[in-house]
Amino acid sequence: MDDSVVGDGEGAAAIRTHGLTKRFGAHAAVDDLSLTVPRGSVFGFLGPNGSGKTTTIRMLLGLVSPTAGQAEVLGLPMPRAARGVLPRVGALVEGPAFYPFLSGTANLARLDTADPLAPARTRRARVGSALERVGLSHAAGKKVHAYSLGMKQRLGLAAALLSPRSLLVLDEPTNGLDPQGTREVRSLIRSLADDGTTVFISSHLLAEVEQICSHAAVLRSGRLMAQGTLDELRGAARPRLEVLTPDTSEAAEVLRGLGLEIEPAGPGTVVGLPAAEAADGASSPAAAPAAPEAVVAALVAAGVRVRGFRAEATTLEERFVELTGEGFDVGG
Ligand SMILES: Nc1ncnc2c1ncn2[C@@H]1O[C@H](COP(=O)(O)OP(=O)(O)OP(=O)(O)O)[C@@H](O)[C@H]1O
Repeated sequence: MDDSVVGDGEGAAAIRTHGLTKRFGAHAAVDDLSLTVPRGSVFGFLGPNGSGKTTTIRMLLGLVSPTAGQAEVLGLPMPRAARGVLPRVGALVEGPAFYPFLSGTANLARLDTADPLAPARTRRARVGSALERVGLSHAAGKKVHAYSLGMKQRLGLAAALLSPRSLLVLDEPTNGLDPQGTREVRSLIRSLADDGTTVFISSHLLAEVEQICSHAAVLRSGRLMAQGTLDELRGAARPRLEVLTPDTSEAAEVLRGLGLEIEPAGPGTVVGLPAAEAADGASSPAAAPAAPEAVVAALVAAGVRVRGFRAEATTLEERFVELTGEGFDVGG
């Protein structure tokens, strides 16, 4: 196959990985990752610091090679087809490096010059429209050292948008920004997505992913804990049932019989959770848990003395804390 011809397969995912793994010595930074990013989605790649997000992105962009597994970007294998794929992928990976004493326009023109596929004749128009796209036309002639962090980040996005892109890959695009800069960048990402561009965005902020993403995957220590639409992930939130009873072992028996997992709890208390789903989470949710009223009826029918009963739905936030298993940063 000629890799310079991009086989833009109808219905193909924007990104698909299978068993993607990267080891540094004995440590697996990314471990057997199978990810599907649908075209047109705004896909949040969510995980605590050090969970392997940047390493994954670097493999997707052909910047490092995987130890095992495969990655396809826009329907073509990476890194083999990098030459055909990368011109259609805009990336913001490390904080963009600009010349501080050159203007926004001059910086973008320099970057555009470095792109062998970008005709010089149309450079001015390209730079102008990229700046307009990110709302920086008014500051086009200003030197970059006078830009705020948010403006610099938007200039980074403008650089990623100099030529038409099918996919944008953004690594923690709001990291280090103040609230105003964060708002600017998030609203820009939303507007890019409205134009149909697939956006793959890594973040350690649940609130950010909830605000701008249609889909998400949750990574923990290099492993995929769940992926799906935000609604699917919410649907996979597991209600927690708490039974106060002197008959704890009988109650636990009834809950187990209904397919619930028993969680350690204090004396006189039995806590049941619907059984955990497979590691790919929302894409194969477990069977629907029994309704709380059915659980109470079963307890009573079995002769369990119920002194108290509580059913608590877990929020997406609790669900993500549960999946990532650590002090997950949900702010932002
Ligand atoms: N070049 C490298 N050599 C050795 N270990 C590495 C290298 N790059 C990353 N790692 C390790 O791999 C793990 C995942 O790092 P990675 O940067 O991909 O995580 P991340 O989720 O992007 O986190 P952060 O948001 O902090 O960048 C970490 O334990 C990190 O120390």
